[in-house]
Amino acid sequence: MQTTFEVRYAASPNDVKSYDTQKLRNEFLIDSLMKPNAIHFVYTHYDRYMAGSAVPTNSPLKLETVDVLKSEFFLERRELGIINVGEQGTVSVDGTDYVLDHKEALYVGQGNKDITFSSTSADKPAKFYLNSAPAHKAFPTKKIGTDDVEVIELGAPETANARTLRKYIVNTVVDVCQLQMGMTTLKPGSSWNTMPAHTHDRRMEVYFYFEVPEDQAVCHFMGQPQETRHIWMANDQAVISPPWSIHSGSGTSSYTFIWGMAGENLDYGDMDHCKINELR
Ligand SMILES: O=C[C@H](O)[C@@H](O)CC(=O)C(=O)O
Ligand SMILES: [Zn+2]
Repeated sequence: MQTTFEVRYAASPNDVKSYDTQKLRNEFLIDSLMKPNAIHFVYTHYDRYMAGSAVPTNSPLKLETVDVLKSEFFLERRELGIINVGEQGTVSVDGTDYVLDHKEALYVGQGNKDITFSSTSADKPAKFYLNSAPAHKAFPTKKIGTDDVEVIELGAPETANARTLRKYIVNTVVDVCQLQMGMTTLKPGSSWNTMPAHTHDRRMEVYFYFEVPEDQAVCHFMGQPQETRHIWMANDQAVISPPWSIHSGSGTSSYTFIWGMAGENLDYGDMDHCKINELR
């Protein structure tokens, strides 16, 4: 079973103004994740960030290098963040096994060669969401359990944006080169994530929406703050946010998403907030 990938080039905000629905989706929506018995990545030209998934069923899946990296092994010049959104599974890193339960994470440092993914039960597979960024230094591999994360409560029911944000892979929890990952869960009755919206021209970002009920959807907003567009999204889909774009969504029900980003700095709080009444 080969590790597969697709490439997304970067787009200019002036160009994106003229995109219709299908073109917006082709450039920014990722609807190819969480296929059983496969490892698949989208290689973006935004900070060369990769978003992918590994869903092992009957047999383990091996992370192979892909042609676009021109490297001997996947993590030769990269670091990897993994969050399990499925049932229990194991990630083996150069002979050491890390068991990841639902919503547990693993940071894998640059230089590790032999990475395999397996599920404890083929009928109830693990679903590993993967983000990877170029790395210049080898930091130790570290598991981040649900008790290790930094938790912050944001928003309020009155503004329909009450949510719990969990920081998994940030430099106060684990040593990293440039990767940052975490998870935000909407409280029942609240629908807006990341509102007030923000941009951070220093960093790109990818959102992966899950726990979206089958007959519901999330309307994700992107674009420059005064020139926004929307993309309707389903469960287990991701969306690329260019550095010049807001990234904020409203669901027709509550939902959860994983955010992941890389770029210029490791300051989670580096965001330029937008005034809600000035969005266009
Ligand atoms: O740069 C930070 C990211 O956009 C997210 O962490 C924001 C988020 O999850 C939220 O406000 O709900
Ligand atoms: Zn952001």
